[in-house]
Amino acid sequence: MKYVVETKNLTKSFGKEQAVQSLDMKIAKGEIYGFLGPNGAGKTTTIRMLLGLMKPTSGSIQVFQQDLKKSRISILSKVGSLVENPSYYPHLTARENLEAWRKILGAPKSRITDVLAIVRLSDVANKKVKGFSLGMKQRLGIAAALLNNPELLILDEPTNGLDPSGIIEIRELIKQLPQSHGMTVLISSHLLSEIDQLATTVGVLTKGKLIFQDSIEAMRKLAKQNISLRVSDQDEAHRLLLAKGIQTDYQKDRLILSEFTDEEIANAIQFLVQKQIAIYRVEEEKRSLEDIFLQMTREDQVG
Ligand SMILES: Nc1ncnc2c1ncn2[C@@H]1O[C@H](COP(=O)(O)OP(=O)(O)OP(=O)(O)O)[C@@H](O)[C@H]1O
Repeated sequence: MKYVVETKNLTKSFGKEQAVQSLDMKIAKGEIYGFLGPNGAGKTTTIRMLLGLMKPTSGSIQVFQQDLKKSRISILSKVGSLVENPSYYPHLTARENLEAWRKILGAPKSRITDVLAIVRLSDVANKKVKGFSLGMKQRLGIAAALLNNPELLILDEPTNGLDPSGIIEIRELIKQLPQSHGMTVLISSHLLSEIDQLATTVGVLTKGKLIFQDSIEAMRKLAKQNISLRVSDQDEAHRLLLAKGIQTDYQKDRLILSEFTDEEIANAIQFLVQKQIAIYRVEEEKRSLEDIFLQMTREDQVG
C-alpha cells in the first residue's frame, strides 16, 4: 500500500514531556482520516510536524512517499492546511482576501472563483469579511487552503467553536473533496460524533500515543452488541457454561456473552435453568462509538 502520509516512530518532546510518542500514522490516498483525541493529546503537535512547522525530536515523516526533511518545498506545494483560526483582513471582501493569499502562493487567478464555489461562498464573495459568521470565516480559511489545489488537505479542528449548522456545512464541504477533487484529507477533532459522520479511517490519539488506527467500520464493529446475564450464582454459571464449551466474559456482577446468535443465547439460558441457576436479568448492552472512544482513552490513561 502506498501512503500519502506515513510516519515512523514520530516523537516530539518538550523538555521531559513527550507530547507525541512513536507515532506510526498511515494515511492512504483518497481517505478522510479522522484524527481523534481529547484536548492536549498531541494532535496539533503532530500536524505541525507534518507541515514542517515543528521539527520532530526523532522519527521520520514521509509525505507522497518522499522524506519531508529532504523534499520539504516540493511536498508542501501540494499540501493545503488550516491550523488554528485563519487570519484575514476584516475590511476586505472574501474575494480580496483570497487574492492576497493567491499572490503569496502564486496560484492562478481563476482559482479564486473555483475555491469560492467549493466552499459555497460565491454569493458573498464581494462582501466584507467582518460581517461573516464564524462558520463563513472558517469556510474562507478552507478556501485559502484549497487555493494551491492541494493533493493533501490538513485541517486542525476546523469546526471548533461552530454552531451545529456551521458544523454540518463544513462536514458536507469536506465530504465531497476526495471524490470530486481527488484529495486526501486529514481532519483532527476531539468530537467523535463529528469524525464518525465524516471519516473513512480513524486514528485515536491519547497522551501522545496512537491507540487505534483502522477503518471507521472496524471501529463500529467494536460497538457490537453484547448480552449481559445476571444470575443467582455467577461463579457456578460461569463454570457450567465453560464446561459446556461456552465462553463468557466474567465481570464484577455479570457474565457477558459476545457475538452470540439468538439461538445460542436461548440455549445457554435454558441450560443454566436446568442446572438450577436462577436468571435475574438478560440485557442487551449496545456500546456506542462514544463509549468505545471514552473507554479507549480512559484505559490508556490508567495504563
Ligand atoms: N511549544 C510547546 N512547548 C511546550 N509544550 C507544548 C508545546 N506545544 C504543545 N505542548 C504540549 O504538548 C501536549 C500536546 O499538545 P497539543 O496542542 O499537540 O494537543 P492537541 O491534541 O492538539 O490538543 P488541543 O486540541 O487542545 O489543541 C500538551 O501537553 C501541550 O501542553
